[in-house]
Amino acid sequence: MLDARLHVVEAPASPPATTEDVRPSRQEAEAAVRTLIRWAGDSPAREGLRDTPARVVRAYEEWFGGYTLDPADLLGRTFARDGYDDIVLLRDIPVRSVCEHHMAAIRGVAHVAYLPGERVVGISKLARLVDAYARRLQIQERLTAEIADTLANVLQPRGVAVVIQASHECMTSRGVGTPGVGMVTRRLLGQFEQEPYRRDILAALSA
Ligand SMILES: Nc1nc2c(ncn2[C@@H]2O[C@H](COP(=O)(O)OP(=O)(O)OP(=O)(O)O)[C@@H](O)[C@H]2O)c(=O)[nH]1
Ligand SMILES: [Zn+2]
Repeated sequence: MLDARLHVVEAPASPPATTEDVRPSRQEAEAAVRTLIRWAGDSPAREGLRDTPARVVRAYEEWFGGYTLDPADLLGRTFARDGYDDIVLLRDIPVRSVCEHHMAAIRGVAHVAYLPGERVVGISKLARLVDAYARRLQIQERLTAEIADTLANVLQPRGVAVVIQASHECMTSRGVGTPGVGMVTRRLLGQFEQEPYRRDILAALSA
């Protein structure tokens, strides 16, 4: 089991604090898109753009669908590990997120590993966990930490490792303008912080 000090409990999504934060209606969201189209210099009345606000709002429902999910719930169904007691690693899970500073795309991959305690989880749930946190406004550091902490808290494994490699469109297509630059973040918990598993997991992750 992980050391109790590692059990950082993170609230998945903050509830609205003031009326300012109450979710706007679909009509209000579409009006905001029309405003942005005008700000960009085009006309929302133009034929090709007439349905765009509704499309954008539907797309936002997909891109930000993580706010309607409880990531811990995704790990609810577990299985006996049946004598297996070594690393479980799911590599190259697609990361499609949105940076909270510019609302620009973050694209990359996550590698998620754990060292089973009593139970194992269906491997698709690791990809679902990544997606549930990715489909929110994020910075890569918090995305990495939230995935690792939730896996540690809910599954109670002996160790957790999460590595994310991603590129940020706010750096590649604007601002400093540096295509090809990747950001790497990682969180190692429990026995992955110590030898011999630290060496093993770092080797597995870089393979
Ligand atoms: N640490 C971290 N920074 C990020 C992430 N995504 C974007 N950023 C950075 O967030 C910073 C925001 O900086 P600001 O100076 O407030 O914004 P800006 O004027 O648009 O900055 P530039 O991008 O440098 O043009 C930028 O340096 C981005 O590169 C992330 O996931 N983690
Ligand atoms: Zn950004």
